[in-house]
Amino acid sequence: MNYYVAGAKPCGGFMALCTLATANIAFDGTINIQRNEPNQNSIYSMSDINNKSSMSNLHLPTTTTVGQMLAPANTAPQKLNSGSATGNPRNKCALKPGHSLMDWIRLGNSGIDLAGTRGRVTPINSDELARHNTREDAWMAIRGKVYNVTRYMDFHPGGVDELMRGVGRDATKLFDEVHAWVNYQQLLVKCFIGPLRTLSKMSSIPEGRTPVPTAIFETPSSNKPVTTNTEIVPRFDWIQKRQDLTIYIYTRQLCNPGLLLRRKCAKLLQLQVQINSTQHIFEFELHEEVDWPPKSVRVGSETGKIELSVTKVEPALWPTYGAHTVSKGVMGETEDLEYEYEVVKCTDFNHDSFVLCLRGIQETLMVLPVGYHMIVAALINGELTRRSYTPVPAKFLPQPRTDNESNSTNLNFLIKSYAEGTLSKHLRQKQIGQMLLLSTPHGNFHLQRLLPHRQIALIAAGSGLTPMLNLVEHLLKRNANRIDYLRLMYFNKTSADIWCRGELEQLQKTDERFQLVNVLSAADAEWTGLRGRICIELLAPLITKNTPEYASFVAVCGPNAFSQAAQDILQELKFNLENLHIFQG
Ligand code: HEM
Repeated sequence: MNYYVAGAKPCGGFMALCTLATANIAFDGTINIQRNEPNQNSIYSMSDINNKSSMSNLHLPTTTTVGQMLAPANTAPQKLNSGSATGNPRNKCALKPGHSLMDWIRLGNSGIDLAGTRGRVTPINSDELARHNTREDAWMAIRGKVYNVTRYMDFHPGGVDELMRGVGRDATKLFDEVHAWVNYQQLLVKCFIGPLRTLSKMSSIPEGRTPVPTAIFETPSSNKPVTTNTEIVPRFDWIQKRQDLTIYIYTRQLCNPGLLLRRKCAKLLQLQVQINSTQHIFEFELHEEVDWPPKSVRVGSETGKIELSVTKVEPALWPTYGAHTVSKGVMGETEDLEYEYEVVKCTDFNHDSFVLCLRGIQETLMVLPVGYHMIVAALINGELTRRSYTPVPAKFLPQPRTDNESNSTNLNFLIKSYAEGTLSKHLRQKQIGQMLLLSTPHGNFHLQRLLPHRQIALIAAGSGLTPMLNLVEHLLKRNANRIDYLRLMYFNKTSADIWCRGELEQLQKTDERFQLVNVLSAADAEWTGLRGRICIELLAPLITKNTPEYASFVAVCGPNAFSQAAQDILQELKFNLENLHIFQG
């Protein structure tokens, strides 16, 4: 897969650590960076290119004048912002020659004892940590592990002074505030000294798992939700090739943006970026016309980066992207059922449920934040009937059969037909091409709350599985504070009611961190799994520390009575309800 050099940077350095990249200069003056592993976070940028330190990471030919190569993009108007992956106005530092990421990897592989411990792992208490707080002797704790960062100083893309801010102490919060996605575990693997001893006991470590000190889950500071009071101001950047234009909007890591895109006419694009209940509206008047639908749209719930590529009607390098304005709005409390969607597919999924695939018309498309739902409405007997649904990732659904169905900008819903459900019955009868009304995304789920948690349980009943599927997808991909265990407890009546069983079982086989636990209340004699309804015995393992079943965060979705029962049981088990999210729709 090719990624194109863009006008602002995401997490260039550390992604290069995981996937070696080579850059080829294309005839149209852009740089294609070919990677051996596709990753949506791994697009390099003009600011990377203009930054000598990142240049060395990218292995660009040293004779190439990057400024000239990217001349058309550089002639952009003043308001073009080179941005920062951190959403932070500070720039990365130019590193001294011989201090690129590759040089750091080489040093790590050289056999030099970067930790200065001769391979011995020693628990460190905070007094000891505090004594190593100088440029020449610098230790730092992140998520319960102490690292010797002395040798990393000159390799740190943020500079020595920045790194020194975290030295001699637990720098978890500071690190997360700046760049929680940076894979420090890999970067500092040779600098590990030992666990930070804040509590006396360590968790027992199941075979094949990374050791995680119990302190990670017990230290109140790391268990608190990561919240920032500062307002998120999305930044804009762009890059072009002769054939297409790519627009980037940078929000903030884990701020879980949603996107509503409209092409108002061939030269006018509107991007509404939803962050919690605020909408940031970017109106673009492009230099020339572009096609619809867009070539690609990506919304990174973890990176907070939105990337939109549109195809130019007439291939040419433009002197500028055009112009844009930004305004802000607050999402209304009302059900803004203003988006018309047409049915692309409506087929049975199992004995009482179906898949409804919808596509925006009027040149509109929407990407929901993880954990959000939307309202679907239809006119039935002269009355607008509505219900909340959460679209599910296509990978959990049967393979699409036509190009129309496989379009990545479609919204796919899994819907249960209730005998008394007027809307679900009505929706099941929908034919291809018929219209429905959709709202903007709604929800109160904050993805950042999950960041400190590496053992998470999702408890769903019936169609309450749908938001969990998005969470499963997000959490297993999460780079910042990678998940150790993700357990999905899925309650149904019979085995025929279990949604996406094959896909979830497959996921369990391919990712050992994920565990699916089906519980049936009316199972037939052949069922060998768990039986019963939600009860204290079934949830008790979640609060038993030092087991894979333990969860420091729980999300619940199901009928109201189910969610209430889950909450009551967790409360009885003395689970900290601050670490519980109940999806309501
Ligand atoms: C805790 C103290 C630290 C502070 C205050 C800090 C600060 C910064 C700053 C200000 C930047 C520039 C970000 C920007 O462009 O806006 C940066 C970049 C970076 N830092 Fe740190 N840093 C810290 C610790 C670390 C550690 C421990 C590592 C890894 C071992 C690390 C790895 C990186 C990397 C890879 C980048 C480049 C990120 C990118 O390209 O997006 N930093 N840091």
